Amino acid sequence: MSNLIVHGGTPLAGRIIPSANKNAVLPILCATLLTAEPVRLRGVTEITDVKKILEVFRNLGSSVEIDYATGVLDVHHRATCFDAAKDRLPEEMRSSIMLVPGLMARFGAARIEDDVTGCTLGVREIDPHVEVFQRFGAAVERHSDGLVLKVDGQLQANDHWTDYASVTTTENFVLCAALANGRSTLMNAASEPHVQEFCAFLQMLGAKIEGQGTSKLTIHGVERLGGGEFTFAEDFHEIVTFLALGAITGGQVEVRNSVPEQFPLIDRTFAKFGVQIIHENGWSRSVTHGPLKVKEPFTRNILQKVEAAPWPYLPVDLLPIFVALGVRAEGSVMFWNKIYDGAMGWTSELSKFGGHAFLSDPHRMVTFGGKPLHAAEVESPYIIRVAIALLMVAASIPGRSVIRNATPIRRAHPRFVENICGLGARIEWVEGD
Ligand SMILES: CC(=O)N[C@H]1[C@@H](OP(=O)(O)OP(=O)(O)OC[C@H]2O[C@@H](n3ccc(=O)[nH]c3=O)[C@H](O)[C@@H]2O)O[C@H](CO)[C@@H](O)[C@@H]1O
Ligand SMILES: C=C(OP(=O)(O)O)C(=O)O
Repeated sequence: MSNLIVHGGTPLAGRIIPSANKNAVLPILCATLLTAEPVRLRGVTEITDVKKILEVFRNLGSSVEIDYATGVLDVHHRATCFDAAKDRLPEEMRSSIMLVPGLMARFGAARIEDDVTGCTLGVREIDPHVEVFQRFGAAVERHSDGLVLKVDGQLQANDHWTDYASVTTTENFVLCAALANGRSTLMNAASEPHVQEFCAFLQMLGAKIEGQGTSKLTIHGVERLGGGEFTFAEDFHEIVTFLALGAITGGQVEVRNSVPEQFPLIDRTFAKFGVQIIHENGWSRSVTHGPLKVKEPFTRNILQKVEAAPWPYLPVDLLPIFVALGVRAEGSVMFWNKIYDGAMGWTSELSKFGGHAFLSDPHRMVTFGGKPLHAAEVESPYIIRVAIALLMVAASIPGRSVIRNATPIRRAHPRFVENICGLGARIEWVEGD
């Protein structure tokens, strides 16, 4: 287990170039399995989830050349082989499930390992995925260590309407449809920026996709996909995180941001905590005017609230970042996680800092911010942005704090601690148990 030692209380200041979004990089890596032509990706991040997928590719015989210093990856699935009885896919990461379509399309067989839940955010169903694979013609067998999927011949185009707008289920549908034998449509499709980026990559390979960014996707299957080059966009999770770190420490952080059009709701959410976000000339910065203070609603007798749900709502993975601001800002805020039923149970860790947060039910938490806080030793659940939120609170408090089990940060954010130290923070990794 890796822990973080944080010597907090220093206002962070400086400029940051964000890296690529893990949730764009991983499905795109999985999508490369659909083509036997060479693919070059620029901006690939050195994170543990990427390393796990590349390891699978190497084990299957694909050619993989990665230079993390430049972020250039050359991948070529030419001599790739897969045996569902012998080969295993990565666990403890959700994206493992997006290797299925490429394997089914090429080898007629794939696996879903027992643990593809990723962060421990609550129930993370696999049924919507299995249903998609079945609609494309897969037969599903339960084995003692996971599911084995088999298809006979080409994937069967179909029309589908999912229960809810799921990011990875949408991506799996598109991956299957890209090489299916006709036109497929998906209603209730997810439209997150990373889903759109993923569709743009597949189009670059020659996939015929219409409607990206909306709730209806139409995909015309093609016989084969080609190769090509693709450069990843900046990760909105990183942009928000560094802006929030500037705000919570009372500093001045500027983050490169070429997609400010994705930010209006995010900016309004920051404003609820008294933080102004300014986008100018390709950069964004957070501005605070004295201590953080929650903006009072005009409606009588309600709490200020932040609601997270599938895009275009506030992205759910950003919720912990705003909870950290809620613990710091004077006033009360209700946080409503409309997606996960197990993502908010870390109020006890906030209370170790002296913070006051109350779990109202599995989906809602109320923060009573502005209380005096003190340095503490806390433990993160296996949730990337909760580890970061605890680090944010610690960075805002003078003294030495410890974030135990901060390892999940390495799943998504390359050089994260180095980047914050570059802004003046005193933080270091230590190995512990
Ligand atoms: C690798 C990847 O891209 N992971 C992201 C992806 O996971 P992932 O694609 O697994 O998330 P889903 O969108 O499928 O949602 C996860 C779970 O939330 C529940 N659910 C979701 C939506 C809804 O309207 N109703 C509902 O009940 C379901 O139990 C579902 O299993 O999207 C999540 C939601 O943005 C993010 O937190 C994850 O970081
Ligand atoms: C929850 C996340 O990832 P995963 O779905 O892989 O657990 C995340 O990126 O915040």
